Amino acid sequence: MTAKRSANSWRVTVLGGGAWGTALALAMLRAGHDVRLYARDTETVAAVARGENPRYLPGISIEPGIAATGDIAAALEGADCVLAVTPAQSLRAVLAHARNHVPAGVPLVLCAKGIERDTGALLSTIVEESLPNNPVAALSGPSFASDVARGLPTAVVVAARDAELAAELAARFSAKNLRCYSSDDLIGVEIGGALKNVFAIAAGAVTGAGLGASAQAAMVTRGFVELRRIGAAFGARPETLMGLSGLGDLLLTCSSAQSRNFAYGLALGQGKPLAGLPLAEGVPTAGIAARIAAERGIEAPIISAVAAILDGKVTIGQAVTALMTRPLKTETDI
Ligand SMILES: NC(=O)C1=CN([C@@H]2O[C@H](COP(=O)(O)OP(=O)(O)OC[C@H]3O[C@@H](n4cnc5c(N)ncnc54)[C@H](O)[C@@H]3O)[C@@H](O)[C@H]2O)C=CC1
Ligand SMILES: O=C(CO)COP(=O)(O)O
Repeated sequence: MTAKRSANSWRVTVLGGGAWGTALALAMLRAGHDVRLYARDTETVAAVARGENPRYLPGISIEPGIAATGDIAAALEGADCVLAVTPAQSLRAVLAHARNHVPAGVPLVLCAKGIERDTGALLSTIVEESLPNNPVAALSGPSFASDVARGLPTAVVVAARDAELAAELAARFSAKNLRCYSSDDLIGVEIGGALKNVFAIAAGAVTGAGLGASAQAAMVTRGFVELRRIGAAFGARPETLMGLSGLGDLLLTCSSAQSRNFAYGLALGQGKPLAGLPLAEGVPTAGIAARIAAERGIEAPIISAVAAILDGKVTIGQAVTALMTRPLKTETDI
């Protein structure tokens, strides 16, 4: 399945050897690029070299051709483009580690989905603070790592403030079964990807608590209103939020237990233990998104409810009662 390298081939460095980093490394290989994968743990480096990543992508074989390394300088040497694919809350630390090795001027593409818990910073702000000489882009949309790694058909959006850069990245990343749209609404694409995780937790909790399919649809619809309100406050364009990184990813992760955020909510709703569950980016994002909404006077009752439930301040039952007894309003008030 690996595409032949051409004169258009880039050296692409992927930072992060988890599920999404490994899947994107495969996608970049299939798009014809020379791929280096930086993973901090030697176990992952050795596993990728063997053609697998059993911890993060069990049962999926990794085609040969990805150069995995734990050496950040070697990973970044000569890179034409860098994909940042560690969890959102680790981004600042990863960029601090990488900063002196990232070639000036090459695009840094954010592939994580979240908002920094301690500061409320969007991830693009962290890149701009950490790597002021590198243009920032974001890749987002409905795309489970295992689907992309298996080469199943997937569509995502690649955004940068510079429309030409976004279009170039989308063209270079696209391959037979990875269709990349481009956008110049960087903030819109980031907000959609970050907030959908909070609603995926809520959707899992609704299912886990047995509240029914009607409640599920109501929650996703009204959640999307909150996503659009917060997006508007950050300057996101409404049509971006209607696209792959907003509505598209909301649909995917609110309807499938393959989503780790949904699975986290499911366990929450079923009263099962949460410790040891895989990464659920919506957990830190819920708290900070609720704080941002409160500080900016944005109505976001579902996000606030998820944050309060995760903090143990209310039960799911209490949160549902509070949501159902809010003052009535016209639906078009967004
Ligand atoms: N898994 C998926 O289907 C998708 C994930 N994403 C996003 O990609 C981001 C990463 O997710 P996954 O790869 O799935 O998570 P994961 O839990 O599978 O892997 C995370 C990786 O980051 C590494 N890491 C964490 N902190 C680090 C640090 N300080 N320095 C170096 N490496 C560090 C871990 O060792 C691990 O290899 C998240 O923001 C997630 O929302 C986006 C789309 C799809
Ligand atoms: O963002 C994703 C798919 O687009 C992955 O979702 P989870 O992190 O909830 O698994």
